[in-house]
Amino acid sequence: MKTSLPQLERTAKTLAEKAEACVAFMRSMAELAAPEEIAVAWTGGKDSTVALALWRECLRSYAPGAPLRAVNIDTGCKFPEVIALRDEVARQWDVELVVARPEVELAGYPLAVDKVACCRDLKVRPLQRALAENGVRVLFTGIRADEHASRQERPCVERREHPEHLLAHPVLAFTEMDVWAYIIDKALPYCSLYADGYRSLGCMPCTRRSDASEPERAGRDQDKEAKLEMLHSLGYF
Ligand SMILES: Nc1ncnc2c1ncn2[C@@H]1O[C@H](COP(=O)(O)OS(=O)(=O)O)[C@@H](OP(=O)(O)O)[C@H]1O
Repeated sequence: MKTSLPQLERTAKTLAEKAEACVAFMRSMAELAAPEEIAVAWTGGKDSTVALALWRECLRSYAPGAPLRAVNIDTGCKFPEVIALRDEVARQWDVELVVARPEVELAGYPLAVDKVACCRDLKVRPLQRALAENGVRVLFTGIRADEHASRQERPCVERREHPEHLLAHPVLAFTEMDVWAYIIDKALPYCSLYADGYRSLGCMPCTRRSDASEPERAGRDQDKEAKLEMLHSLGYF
């Protein structure tokens, strides 16, 4: 891979400019790997669905016919509504979907007791295995700078190991409102749970409803929220 990495234009102000900057960034990232080596880390949540839609648009213009690849870590405790949305969109958009599952036996597993150990077993290890087995060299995420303090200074692209790959965040500069505006404008599908009081979706044991007076991620387990930086250093998003 080249040594200098592409940058995301961060001066864009309007939503149209931000979307344009995303596509230009993804297009530059795509010069670093073959289209089959590029995937979106896709939960079926709002942010990564926008990233997937933008990558789809990008592929259509620069590599028509190339597979639209996504990696989903199915921890076994995701909301059924999210899984249903994922499978429906994957079918409609012809997504080449890799579903990574934990190796640990969930029956009897101490779910969400030690947040770091749980995320490591259910998410980090399956992610690393899926990337290695599927030859993913560039992974786009739905990470946004404004969703968590630990993500505010996140670079738009990071060199990661185990296996070696580039983790890139095309919607980093989108706000929560930008994401919804983009979804509505482009008539993108979204999970019904957002209309049922959830603003940020994770695994069921670590997610609750939250209302508009709270921060976006108030419904995520706050013990885990405090450990996001540590999880990132362990190889998570
Ligand atoms: N299970 C799974 N499978 C595939 N990709 C995943 C997964 N978990 C996180 N991600 C990627 O990281 C983005 C941010 O997710 P989160 O903020 O929920 O991460 S975290 O679990 O709280 O650390 C997330 O985007 P959104 O879920 O749309 O926000 C994905 O790009």
